[in-house]
Amino acid sequence: MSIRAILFDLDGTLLHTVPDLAAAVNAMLRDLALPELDEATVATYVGKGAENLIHRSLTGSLDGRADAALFEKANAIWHAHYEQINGQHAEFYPGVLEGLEAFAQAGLKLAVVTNKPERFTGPLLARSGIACYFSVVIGGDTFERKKPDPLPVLKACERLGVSPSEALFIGDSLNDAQAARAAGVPCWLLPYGYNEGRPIESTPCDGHINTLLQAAERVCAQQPIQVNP
Ligand SMILES: O=C(O)COP(=O)(O)O
Ligand SMILES: [Mg+2]
Repeated sequence: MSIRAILFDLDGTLLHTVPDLAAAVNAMLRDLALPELDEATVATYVGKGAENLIHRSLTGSLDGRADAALFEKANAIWHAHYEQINGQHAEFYPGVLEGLEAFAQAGLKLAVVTNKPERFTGPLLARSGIACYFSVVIGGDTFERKKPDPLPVLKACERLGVSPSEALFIGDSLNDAQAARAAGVPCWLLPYGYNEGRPIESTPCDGHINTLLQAAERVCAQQPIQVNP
């Protein structure tokens, strides 16, 4: 079966977004008169969506849950700050633009499947100038469950009009690999993103690549590319 579609994670895969996410977290913590966090710590809190990022930042723990009243207040503050900051400091990883262009030139259908809330995903893709590559964009709150649940991956395939076995997921975390594989989509992982503090080498997946360009070269070399109608 030839690959007809590539599904991409966003944070830690296409864009280094931790500088924005951490700036919004620290602006929130300052407003709440709580101690700030360094970027490396915030990076380990990214992966299971905005609500988890806020709970983790408030409690200083990956599994922490803040008190409901504090969370509600912090959530509104963080969203207001991130709305302003989103995209200001985010940077492409090496090979991303070249890789997207190569996949597009090969006629593959491209989608983003992120845990970032929808209201921030579209604007970030637009601000960074890559929105045009994706015919489907799914955020962490587009459906009732997000990665590592397979639902958003299955919905992306459905919306692209491909079966899971005709798709490949490219991501940076266990959340991506679990979601993709449970949906029947193979997953390749990149080494540079955010994996909630876990080593990427020992994360179960179907392949490791160093850059998106390398992934594109590998897909194009291995597969008879089928140009989409
Ligand atoms: O919003 C997050 O926590 C992570 O987003 P991602 O799924 O694009 O890595
Ligand atoms: Mg990610």
